[in-house]
Amino acid sequence: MALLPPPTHSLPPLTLTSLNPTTSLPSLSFLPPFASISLPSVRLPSHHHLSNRSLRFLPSASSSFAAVAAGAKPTVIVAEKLGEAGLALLREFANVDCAYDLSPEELCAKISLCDALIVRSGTKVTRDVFEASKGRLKVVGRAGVGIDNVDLLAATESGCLVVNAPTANTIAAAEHAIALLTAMSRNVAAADASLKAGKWQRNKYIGVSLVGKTLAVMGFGKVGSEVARRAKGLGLHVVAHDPYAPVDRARAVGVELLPFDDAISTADFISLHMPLTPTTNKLFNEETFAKVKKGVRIVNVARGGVIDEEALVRALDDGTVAQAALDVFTEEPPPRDSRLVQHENVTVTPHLGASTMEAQEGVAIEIAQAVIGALKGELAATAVNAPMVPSEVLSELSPYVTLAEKLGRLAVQLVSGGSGIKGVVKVVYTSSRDPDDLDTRLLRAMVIKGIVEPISSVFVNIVNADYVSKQRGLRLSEERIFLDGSPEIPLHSIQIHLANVEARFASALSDAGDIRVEGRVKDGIPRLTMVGSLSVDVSLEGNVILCRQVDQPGMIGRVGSILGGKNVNVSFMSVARNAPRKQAIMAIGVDEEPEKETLQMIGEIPAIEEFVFLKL
Ligand SMILES: NC(=O)c1ccc[n+]([C@@H]2O[C@H](COP(=O)([O-])OP(=O)(O)OC[C@H]3O[C@@H](n4cnc5c(N)ncnc54)[C@H](O)[C@@H]3O)[C@@H](O)[C@H]2O)c1
Ligand SMILES: O=C(O)[C@H](O)COP(=O)(O)O
Repeated sequence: MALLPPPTHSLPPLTLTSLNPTTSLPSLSFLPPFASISLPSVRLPSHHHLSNRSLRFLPSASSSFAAVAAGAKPTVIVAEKLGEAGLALLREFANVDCAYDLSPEELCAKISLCDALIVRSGTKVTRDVFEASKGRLKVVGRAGVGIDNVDLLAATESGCLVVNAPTANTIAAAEHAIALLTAMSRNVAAADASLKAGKWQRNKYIGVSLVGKTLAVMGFGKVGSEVARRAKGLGLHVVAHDPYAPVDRARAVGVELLPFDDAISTADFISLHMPLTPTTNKLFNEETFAKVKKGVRIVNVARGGVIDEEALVRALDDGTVAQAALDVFTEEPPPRDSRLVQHENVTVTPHLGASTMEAQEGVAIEIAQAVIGALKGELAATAVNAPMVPSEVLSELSPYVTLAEKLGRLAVQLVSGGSGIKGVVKVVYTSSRDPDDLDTRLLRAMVIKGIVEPISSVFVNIVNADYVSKQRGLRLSEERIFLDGSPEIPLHSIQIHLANVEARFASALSDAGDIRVEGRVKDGIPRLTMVGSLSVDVSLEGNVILCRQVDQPGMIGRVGSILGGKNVNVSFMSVARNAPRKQAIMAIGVDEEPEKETLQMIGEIPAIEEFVFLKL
């Protein structure tokens, strides 16, 4: 797939009022086909047609879209230095603009011409950037772990996927923490500077030994656990604090997980390895330093903001903290006159944790693959602001994903013009699976997509679905009904109920007065199986005409010949009735969209009480 540089189409806003039997939805070709998801591990029956529309997850919440044209390449802006191997991968797929050291204003000026942006920790991807992109930016790739420099809320609101490269620099960061730990405890940096200044100060730079001392690893994730492993090799006794770390992982490394206060009060050395979040912001402050063992030594290779730097300076001044070794700072680069950086008991490096040749090549490849995958429409395994759906789950859910969107599209088109969706949208899943084995986030997102897209200019994807539904005041509830049966099949049916709405096809109302549609997947094909309280069996492909009629001979022939006469190909017909010669619902699948007068001719058949044309 490829993207044309400038946005070309604006989807005309469509209100519910325009949804009447003679006004069709805007042509789907108006919507950018971005990319169809590529499902390497998905095996579907050969007759199953994956709908491009259903599987497009790529973001753009704007009404203007960059259209995709065969042959054109997407544009990726790389705002910070990235390893060559990653750049080479990107260049095979996209136009790559390496624009380092841009000011915030310059970045905002360029961003509306880019489909993806790749940054490291030095670029702030703010709300202004997303707003300036005007919906064109679909992916932000963070070539590293920490995403505290990306405004995730703004990204999500604009339907922009954020991916990171969480694994390739783990070892580099852990090695740097160990380097700082040992360099600090033996005064390597200060002694080096002193000798280069012509001094020979052997007594001044007497260090402390590590062996037998206690190290508290704060944050026992990827980097923290690698630091722990290495520190044990140096003869340190290692404890850790991490409210979310699995006990098994700590046990496997031979580390005891302790409550926060216990960890910091028993440690001779503290090494920080947690992310910067609202909870960890200035976690190490005046109050915390009051609880540490006097003369503790602190290493920070995580994020500067985790420490209240002014409180640390005071703790260093009064000897509460004997030494600190810091790779990261609240403000980067820190001010030249920073008391912390200049403190004689502080060893500093300019955010070098991830800066090894090996890590940078690895990170560049990891992020290039993630960004390319995301631009192709794949659900990224390292998505930060979208649910990560494992490929095996995606594989088995893909026909249900199509079903969920089509049911949503169908349900909203059954709402009478102008009344809108005021009440709750209830999605009912019938399944024989344990709820823990059925991840419905993707299905919910597709129901929202189906409900919102036909009546708005918003492009919905898995990133922004929940946000969009909240914005539009949709109250979506999910219910699961357990059905005795084989858990091999993930779902038996999906029902959508729209409450407090008027129907433009009265037969779509259930006994409870909700618009109700139900669908199932049969042989890999999504089918409509219930409208209101009447069973039907209609393949959810192409377009559908639903008619309520008095059951009598010849109806199928009459409708069929009207359509045939107008060269509209009928793909199927299904009739459901509650009793012979009473009321029946006829569902007719048509490949083409019938003209207004063709639909009128059907509506004028005397036995037809009501009918509706639905575009799927
Ligand atoms: N200096 C560098 O160049 C460099 C390089 C890589 C990573 N980092 C930083 O190191 C940190 C860790 O990276 P990682 O890859 O190990 O991430 P990770 O997600 O694997 O691990 C972070 C751990 O912190 C834990 N955590 C969250 N809140 C916590 C809290 N309040 N108290 C204690 N633990 C908490 C999490 O449960 C998780 O286990 C991040 O801040 C990352 O940005 C810095
Ligand atoms: O979070 C990270 O991955 C590190 O802090 C590395 O940041 P960098 O990519 O700016 O070196």
